[in-house]
Amino acid sequence: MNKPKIFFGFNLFIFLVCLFTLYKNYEKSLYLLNIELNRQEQTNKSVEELKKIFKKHGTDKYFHKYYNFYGKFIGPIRNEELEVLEIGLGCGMIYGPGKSLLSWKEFLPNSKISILEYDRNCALKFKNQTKNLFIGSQSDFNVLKELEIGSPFDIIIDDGGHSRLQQTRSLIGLFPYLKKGGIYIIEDLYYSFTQEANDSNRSAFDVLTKLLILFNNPSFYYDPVPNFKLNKIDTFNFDIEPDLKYLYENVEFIMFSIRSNLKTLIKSIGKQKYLTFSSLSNPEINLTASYPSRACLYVPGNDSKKLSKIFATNADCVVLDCEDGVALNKKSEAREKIRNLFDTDQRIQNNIDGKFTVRINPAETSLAFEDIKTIFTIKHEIKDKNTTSNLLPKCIFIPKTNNARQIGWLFETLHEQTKQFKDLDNLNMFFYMESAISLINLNDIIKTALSLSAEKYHGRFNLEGFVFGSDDFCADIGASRTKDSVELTYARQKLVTYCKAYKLKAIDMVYIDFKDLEGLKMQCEQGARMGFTGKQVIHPGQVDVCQNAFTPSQEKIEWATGLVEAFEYHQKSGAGAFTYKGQMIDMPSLLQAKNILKIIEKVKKI
Ligand SMILES: CC(=O)SCCNC(=O)CCNC(=O)[C@H](O)C(C)(C)COP(=O)(O)OP(=O)(O)OC[C@H]1O[C@@H](n2cnc3c(N)ncnc32)[C@H](O)[C@@H]1OP(=O)(O)O
Ligand SMILES: CC(=O)C(=O)O
Repeated sequence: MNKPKIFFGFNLFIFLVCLFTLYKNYEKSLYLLNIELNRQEQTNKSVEELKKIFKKHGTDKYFHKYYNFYGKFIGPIRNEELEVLEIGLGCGMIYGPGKSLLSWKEFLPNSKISILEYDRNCALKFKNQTKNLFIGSQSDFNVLKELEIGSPFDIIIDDGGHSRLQQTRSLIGLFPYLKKGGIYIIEDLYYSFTQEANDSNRSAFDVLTKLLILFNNPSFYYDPVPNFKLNKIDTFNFDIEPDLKYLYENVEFIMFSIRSNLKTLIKSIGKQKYLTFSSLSNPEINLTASYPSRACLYVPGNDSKKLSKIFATNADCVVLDCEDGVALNKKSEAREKIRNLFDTDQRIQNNIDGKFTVRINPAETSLAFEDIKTIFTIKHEIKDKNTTSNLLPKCIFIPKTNNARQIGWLFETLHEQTKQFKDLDNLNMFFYMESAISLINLNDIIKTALSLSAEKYHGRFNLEGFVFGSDDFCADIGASRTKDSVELTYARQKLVTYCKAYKLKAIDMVYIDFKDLEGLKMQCEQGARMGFTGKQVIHPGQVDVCQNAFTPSQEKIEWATGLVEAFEYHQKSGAGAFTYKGQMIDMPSLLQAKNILKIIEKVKKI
């Protein structure tokens, strides 16, 4: 035999085997890729469909954006014959009962839905629409035992009273009735952190966290919130309590869906429960809104010429004004013109998030009522087009907020005017601090807004920040304005401190001498150093100066980037404090550096 020929033949054989294996692997990868793409397509389809269904029936699951979660996890099995149990018909809800039941019947056409509801009279109205109707308290173990008749369930959804006791007892009492491989969902876990939910010293959130820790396996943890991580789990060490043992042995996967609206959640926690939370989480959860507010340019709503300029400005935020920039006899003209812009201008419709906002008149006045009624209205006839528009501003500025009562009025009025308008699921708000009493009541105003929004209006209204109405404030306290604004130092510092404590934006005062750009620059830089997020401006010529001052400089960005890297390096080597560019650095410096990088990231996106 000729040796080179054998050698060549052998090599050819190996080559062909490799080629074949490669081809097979390629085929397999393509096959897997196809499955993945199909799955993703299915999930996206389910999410979209469920979104429409939730919206159509008007359940608050729509406002909480739970379609993302349900669509992903239940979407793939939606046509199967499932046994579903939901706790709570929504009997006390503003939107009326039965909305989620109707949604499930539509989204899960082959499933059987059972309900556990506390309110007998309300529950009985839905008897014919459920497979099993259980009446009683979700925190009563005797009642929970009765549910064995309907079990095992493929899916159990706790959308009941949301208190700590209710969520924990239902979880412990009903989990045994869940089919192997079934899904147990607790909605609105954030409610555990509110004052009213404090009817037990342990929350479902604590139970789930404890389980996660016991599993000691990060793969049990799915978290949709960026930067939100459990701290080192293996430092915890405790025994399993008897009632958690069943859960521990049977839970396969835990997903925290605490994020109905994370901003609302964290803000509603305020200081009360934050410790519990921060012991579990990374301290820098990103809470600031996803767009910057460096320059907020006022444009009088009745002034057509100025209104025609709003698309040319690069200001982060345009405030279409109905208040002080508009004369009393022009108020209705301003409202109509603003409404008309939202009805007709494609550019406003394409750029709706955060940029084009409206300042109404002060809460509890008939002017404000008319502003809301006209501008935040459900349907508007579009003249000459025989059609209607449903577009609403996504952000509202409310001046002269002096006390918590006004906030109640504002939310109620907005809610009443827009309640059938399902698109309004997250209206951002800026309040104004412009009087001595407003400064004194700041904490109360913020807490009222956060808790009303979270608990009564299900995150529909989102307090985004405060604006300092310096001219009105000066008039109120009898101060005279000076160039360096020394008379306003206390008010500015207090406002910034309160805003930052609640992770809100703080917008600094106006510089009315609009031709003096040097003076403006100085005041902007002063505000930025104090911690303000941005500033009000009245003239397009002020925008660039202002936005530059509130954009971190290249030098600052380099400092922050280097600091974050150095911090990570020193953390790994076990050093808490270290020296960076001649300064002592520890956690607060790191957070400042990260703030700078976050602003830059947001500015780059616009
Ligand atoms: C304390 C508070 O409450 S502040 C909020 C309430 N105040 C306001 O809303 C005032 C807003 N600002 C304004 O109305 C104006 O800037 C004024 C009255 C101060 C000055 O206006 P003008 O005298 O027209 O200024 P000027 O001639 O420099 O304007 C230059 C151009 O910019 C336009 N312009 C001026 N201000 C604005 C504005 N805020 N928005 C859009 N365009 C504007 C003008 O229409 C003008 O356009 P043109 O060149 O096509 O003629
Ligand atoms: C902005 C405002 O209203 C003020 O400075 O008083």
